Amino acid sequence: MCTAATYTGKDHYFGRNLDLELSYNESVTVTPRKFPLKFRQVHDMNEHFAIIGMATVVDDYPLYYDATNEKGLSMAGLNFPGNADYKEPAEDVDNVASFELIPWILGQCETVADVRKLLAKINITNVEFSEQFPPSPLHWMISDKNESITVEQTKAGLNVYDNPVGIMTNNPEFPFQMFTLNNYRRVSPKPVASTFADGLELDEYTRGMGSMGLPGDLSSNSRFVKATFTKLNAPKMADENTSVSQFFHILGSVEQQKGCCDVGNGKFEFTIYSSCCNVDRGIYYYRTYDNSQITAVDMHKEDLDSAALKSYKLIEEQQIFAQN
Ligand SMILES: C[C@H](CCC(=O)NCCS(=O)(=O)O)[C@H]1CC[C@H]2[C@@H]3[C@H](O)C[C@@H]4C[C@H](O)CC[C@]4(C)[C@H]3C[C@H](O)[C@]12C
Repeated sequence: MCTAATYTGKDHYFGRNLDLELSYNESVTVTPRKFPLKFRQVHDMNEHFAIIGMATVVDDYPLYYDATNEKGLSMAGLNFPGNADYKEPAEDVDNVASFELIPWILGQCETVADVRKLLAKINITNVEFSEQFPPSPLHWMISDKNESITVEQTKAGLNVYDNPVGIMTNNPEFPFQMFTLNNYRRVSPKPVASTFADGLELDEYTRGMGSMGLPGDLSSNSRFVKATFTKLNAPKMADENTSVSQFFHILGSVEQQKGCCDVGNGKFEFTIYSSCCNVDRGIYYYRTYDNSQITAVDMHKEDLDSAALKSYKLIEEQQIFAQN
């Protein structure tokens, strides 16, 4: 399971939790403008926008999980098993393989409006990166500083949904996720008056009773509801550190602790990393399951006109500051 989010504080932020039982040796990877991006069926890009994000680099190709380009456009791929339907390459469309979608879009679009135009002629194909890396069943959240969309290719075709809440998780399809928010319309961050029954006195014996009924389990719809509530009620922080901190707390509201989601063979799904990219400044912050310290990689400290990928291995060991 995974959760992606946007947030506006001092600047604009985009990030995700990656929840899984195994890692694919991911690293924070910068793709500079002149790194030749090769595509299987659409045209190659020898020059494009620079990109920073989390990727598995295989044979010098960045297989991005989530990323932001130098214009602040961001994108994350999340699991969509049983629903994602990639097609055979077809005539008269842009045939983009699922693993190519992030570089194809972030390489050339500045805004969600640009993305909508590009998506109108895209067919997401079932072409595999390699035998070892077959297509993963994904859907995507794509955001600029003003709006987000959810992109899902199912048996019915390619669907592009407005995402007014800037949150995405996994199954089921996005319209259903949005519909279920109706079930929580009484939930509030404020104290609520009792409406249980006339004439029965009920005590407000604790703070937080307005949010009673919010789900706390790890299923994708419950995470969608909880993360949406947390994000939409988050105050707008005034500086960078408190904004980044608030962003990680939004993701923290749906993080997965080892032990709570048993996937068999003694393995558990857990939050491998959480990311928060300041999309205005191209700074990619992350935390890992064992390292609660926030680490940052700034794309603008790299030579963005170079032609070589630059990857930073994740710092995964806990950093404890001994105060005495
Ligand atoms: C599994 C990951 C998503 C996490 C998630 O949503 N888990 C939910 C589990 S569940 O449904 O709720 O059960 C996805 C996100 C990005 C994916 C990776 C990226 O797409 C990059 C490459 C793409 C290759 O085709 C496959 C390997 C891969 C390296 C992918 C492996 C895996 O599918 C990743 C890591």
